[in-house]
Amino acid sequence: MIEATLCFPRRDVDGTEEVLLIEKRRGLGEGWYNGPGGKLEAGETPRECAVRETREEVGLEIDPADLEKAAELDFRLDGERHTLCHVFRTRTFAGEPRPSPEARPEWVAVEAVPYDRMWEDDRLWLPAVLAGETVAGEFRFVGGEPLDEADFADHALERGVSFADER
Ligand SMILES: CNc1ncnc2c1ncn2[C@@H]1O[C@H](COP(=O)(O)OP(=O)(O)OP(=O)(O)O)[C@@H](O)[C@H]1O
Repeated sequence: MIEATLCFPRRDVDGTEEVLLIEKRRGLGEGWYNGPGGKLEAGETPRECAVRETREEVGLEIDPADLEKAAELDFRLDGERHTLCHVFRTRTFAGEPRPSPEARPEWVAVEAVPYDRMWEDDRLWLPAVLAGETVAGEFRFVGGEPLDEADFADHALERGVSFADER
């Protein structure tokens, strides 16, 4: 099983709530919008991974203590656990987003998140994450590798969870 992260930096511009998304330029989910993120490296905690991936992909510096855990997403492919994704959000970061070979960053209004250009499951959990809730979800895909070409089958979502045992 793969362990991965997503990070959603937030800001308020003259009363408009925005979230930093990336257009993924290569690898899993290429061409789709998502948050900065990626796979855990050996010895890394999810929080450390989210900080590193956000720095590598869009150049923002985040103090790990400023990340708020928002979701745990259990992605299953053909009945097997495929990816466990830890989702964080923060309003505290340093720097300006810049593009990298992996990602093109874009601030978008929370009201205008392009769900039709994202993973099919994102519309089920990201609105709650952007509304400040905590969620745990299980999402089942069928049709074999790669995951981003499999079909989304069904899901279960729990809101108001706590992540007290976080590493
Ligand atoms: C199934 N539904 C899904 N919905 C939303 N997000 C999903 C996802 N499944 C994976 N993700 C995220 O996608 C990124 C993969 O990125 P990443 O590990 O960089 O993949 P990639 O193949 O490019 O790997 P390398 O760059 O070689 O490490 C990573 O943030 C991961 O949390």
